[in-house]
Amino acid sequence: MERVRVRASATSANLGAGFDVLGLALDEPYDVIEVEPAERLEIRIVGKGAGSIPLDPEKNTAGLVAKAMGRDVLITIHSNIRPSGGLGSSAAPAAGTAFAINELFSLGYTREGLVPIAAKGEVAAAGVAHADNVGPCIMGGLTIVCGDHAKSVAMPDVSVVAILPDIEVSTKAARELLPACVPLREMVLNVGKACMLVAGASSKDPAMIGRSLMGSFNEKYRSPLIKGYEDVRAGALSQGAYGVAISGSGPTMIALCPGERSKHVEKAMIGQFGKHGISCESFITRVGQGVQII
Ligand SMILES: Nc1ncnc2c1ncn2[C@@H]1O[C@H](COP(=O)(O)OP(=O)(O)O)[C@@H](O)[C@H]1O
Ligand SMILES: N[C@@H](CCOP(=O)(O)O)C(=O)O
Repeated sequence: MERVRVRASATSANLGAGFDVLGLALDEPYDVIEVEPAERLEIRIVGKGAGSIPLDPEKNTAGLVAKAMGRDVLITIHSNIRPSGGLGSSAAPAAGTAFAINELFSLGYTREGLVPIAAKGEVAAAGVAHADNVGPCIMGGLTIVCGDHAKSVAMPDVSVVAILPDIEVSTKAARELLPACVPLREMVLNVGKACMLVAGASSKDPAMIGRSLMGSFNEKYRSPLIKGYEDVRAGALSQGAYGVAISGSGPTMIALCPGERSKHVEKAMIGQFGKHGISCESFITRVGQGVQII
């Protein structure tokens, strides 16, 4: 095999209470990652991140993955996910590269086995190897990561409305905001919400999923970074959203809703950010199925 091309999609990590544990694969947007054997490890980037994303393999999430797998390859990243947006822009190249190298050299890893390898790439972006973006990016659906284990749960048919306000929030900075310890009662609440979210997915109950997205540890400490957060959330719920959360470390907000309400929810969320003087990009997508060869 001369070259492998894969599509590696955006992801929405944490899903409220599932900090560093839960993540949702999105269908779009996605990066295209091309990997081919080379004399030395080299990275090329075209698209949204070109010029801002480091090409030094030691500072690039895809480069760290190739080094962890011990392979000299040329990696071309066609970048379509807004960097520092809360949509796993750093994770998609890491996940795609792990999957492509596994295919190119017939290494025999399972999708689950690739997750901890891909997570090593996130050290370049967040300073820690968190797997709640690379996990869903590789596995698809709603993914639960714990240690080196990753399991995917199918989601009911919901629309995902993503609103990207014109605010910059880096994962590294957003992680530094979080306290090292939380009170026992707060931990119990978040574990309960995370469990109910997974229960909602497995019982195909989108309302239960939606309720579990809100009132989390992640929301409490990070929503102050997103001007108008409460109003935007209220706007989405008033138009029929099941629930709203900060996507990853933010500033993107996601709303899960019935397909027929997605345009109404999108318009309400954008309108509320507008009332706070903030412009936004937005898109509507569905739950993704994980990295695919194209
Ligand atoms: N291959 C990569 N793709 C995207 N970002 C990368 C990559 N390698 C390193 N980075 C760095 O990671 C940061 C984006 O990661 P992060 O803050 O986690 O954003 P996101 O919320 O989109 O995941 C950027 O500062 C970028 O320079
Ligand atoms: N659990 C991480 C998830 C970061 O997601 P990203 O899409 O913002 O990179 C965190 O919240 O720090």
